[in-house]
This record gives sequence, structure tokens and C-alpha cells, in this order.
Amino acid sequence: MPTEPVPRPPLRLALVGWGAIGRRVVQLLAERDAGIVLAGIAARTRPAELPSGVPWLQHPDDLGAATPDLVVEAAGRDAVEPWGHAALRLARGFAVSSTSAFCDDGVLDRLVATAERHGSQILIPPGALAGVDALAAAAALPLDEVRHQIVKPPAAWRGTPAAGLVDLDRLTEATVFFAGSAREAAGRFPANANVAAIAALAGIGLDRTRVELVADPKAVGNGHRLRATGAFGTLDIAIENRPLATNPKSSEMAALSLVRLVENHVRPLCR
Ligand SMILES: NC(=O)C1=CN([C@@H]2O[C@H](COP(=O)(O)OP(=O)(O)OC[C@H]3O[C@@H](n4cnc5c(N)ncnc54)[C@H](OP(=O)(O)O)[C@@H]3O)[C@@H](O)[C@H]2O)C=CC1
Ligand SMILES: O=C([O-])CC(=O)C(=O)O
Repeated sequence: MPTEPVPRPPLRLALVGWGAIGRRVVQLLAERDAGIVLAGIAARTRPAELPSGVPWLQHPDDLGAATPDLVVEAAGRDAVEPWGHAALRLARGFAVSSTSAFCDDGVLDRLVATAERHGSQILIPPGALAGVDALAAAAALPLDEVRHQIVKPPAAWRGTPAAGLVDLDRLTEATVFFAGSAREAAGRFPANANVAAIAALAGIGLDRTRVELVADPKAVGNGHRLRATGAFGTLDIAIENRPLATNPKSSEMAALSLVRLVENHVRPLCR
């Protein structure tokens, strides 16, 4: 006998960060009618325009009144720990975009302890990177090496320590200006290399993952190439991302990846 479908309550989503990624995520979720209620949006200064009826969250404790099911951070590394502890106390999950915060092992350990205490989960979306699912699965067997190359146009590296390492205005060809560990890459370039920490956490860790940062005057998008070898075989994946219009350092894919994560919380088919 057919039974009535069980109604699926909308997911209450709180966003930490109302910049390029946060706004794009909200826009895409609204266009896709995804069954999401915006429970609140956090930024340090009161945003001029928020979607109607959505409260501004000034302090992590404000999450208590917002009663979110899921909290998504797309703000900056300083936001991760304070908002993370509150989110993991009050919601089922806390998704992190500013994964460079995890270059400090203490931050991740403390957040994991809070998640364990409250039965919640820290979620690390693939962000702008492709192939993280395969890399994380491969890590169940020994991995020999993981290499991650990030290639962006010079404009995307402005306002970062890259400007002191290479003359960004006069480059004529692709130039590697940094080679080192994922910990150092994400730690020194937190606006551009959060993905290095994502690759590291999926694979062989922040110190063994090798990263190259490249400024390329011919690049039109933000490129990521991930290569790994190990007992599973070999992986070599490249992605060329369109930058977000309002922040050329960040890729459209970082927003799309969050949309996928949010929708997987409400759909009968998780994909
Ligand atoms: N995982 C990934 O693949 C990727 C991660 N990122 C990271 O995601 C984050 C967001 O990127 P993007 O949207 O492009 O950045 P933007 O600079 O466009 O926006 C950041 C927003 O966060 C707010 N904010 C910053 N710090 C805090 C804080 N401590 N508490 C509350 N709000 C804060 C800012 O507003 P205000 O200053 O008013 O507080 C602003 O609204 C960045 O850390 C970026 O490096 C980016 C691309 C890819
Ligand atoms: O969006 C990207 O291409 C990657 C990025 O900025 C980051 O990891 O911080």
C-alpha cells in the first residue's frame, strides 16, 4: 500500500561571512529553491543589505537564538575557531572554507574535542579543488607522495606576500614563487591557498604534502593540479576555475562546492 511521503523540514542554515563566497552561495541556493531557511548571517560589521528577515549575527553566542542545523564558514581564518566552537555546540555540523586555520594543529584538535563532546561534525568541503574525494579514499592505503600546484593570474596574488617575492606587474611568463609544505603555503597565503590544507587533510598531512604556488600572466582562471601516488595507483587531476566576480582570489567552485554540501543535507539522494 502506498504511504504518504514523510515531509522533510527545511534546513536552517547559518552563514559566517557575507563576502564573495557567502553571497554567491545564498544567490545559488535561492535560484535553486533548495529547501533552505537562512537562520542568520555573521559578519564583523553590520552588512548594508541582508536578505529580508535574516538576522545579523554579531557574536558566536547569537547562534543560540538562530537555532541552525548547519553552520557554514566563508569568512577568514580568524573566524574559524570562535564560530566553530559555538556551531559545534549548537548545530549538527560546521563546514569550514578558511581551512588555513588548521595550519595550527591546536585549532583543529580543540574543534574536534568540541565536536566529540556534542556529537556534531566538522565538515571540510572540497572547496575550489577537484579530486579530494579520491585522494581521501586512497589514503586508506599508504600514500607515497601528494603534490599540489596552484596557478593564478598575478592580480589574484596582489596584497599577499607573493608581492614581495616576485614583481607581479612585470611578469611575462608563469613563475613559481613558492615551493614548500602545505602547512607553510596555507599559513603564509591564507587568502589563496586554503585548498592546500584541504589536500593535506585528505591525504598525507600538512607537512608531507608538497605545494607550488605560481603566478601566470597568461592564466585566466584559478588552476589547481593535484598529483598523488600510493598503493591505490596514481592520481593526476587538474581544474581551471572561473574566479568570483567580486573576489578574484576565490573561485566560483568554492561557492558551488558549498551549495552541494548544503543540498546534500536536504536531498533524499546524496551525490
Ligand atoms: N576552501 C576553499 O576552497 C576556499 C576558501 N576560501 C576562503 O574562504 C573565505 C571567504 O572567502 P571570500 O568570500 O572570497 O572572502 P571575502 O573577503 O569576499 O569575504 C569575507 C567575509 O567574511 C567576513 N569576515 C571576515 N572575518 C570575519 C570574522 N572574523 N568574523 C565574521 N565575519 C568575518 C567579512 O566581512 P567583515 O570584514 O565585515 O567581517 C566578509 O563579509 C576566505 O578565508 C578565503 O580565503 C576562498 C576560496 C576557496
Ligand atoms: O579559490 C581558489 O582557487 C582557492 C583559494 O582561493 C583558496 O584555497 O584559498
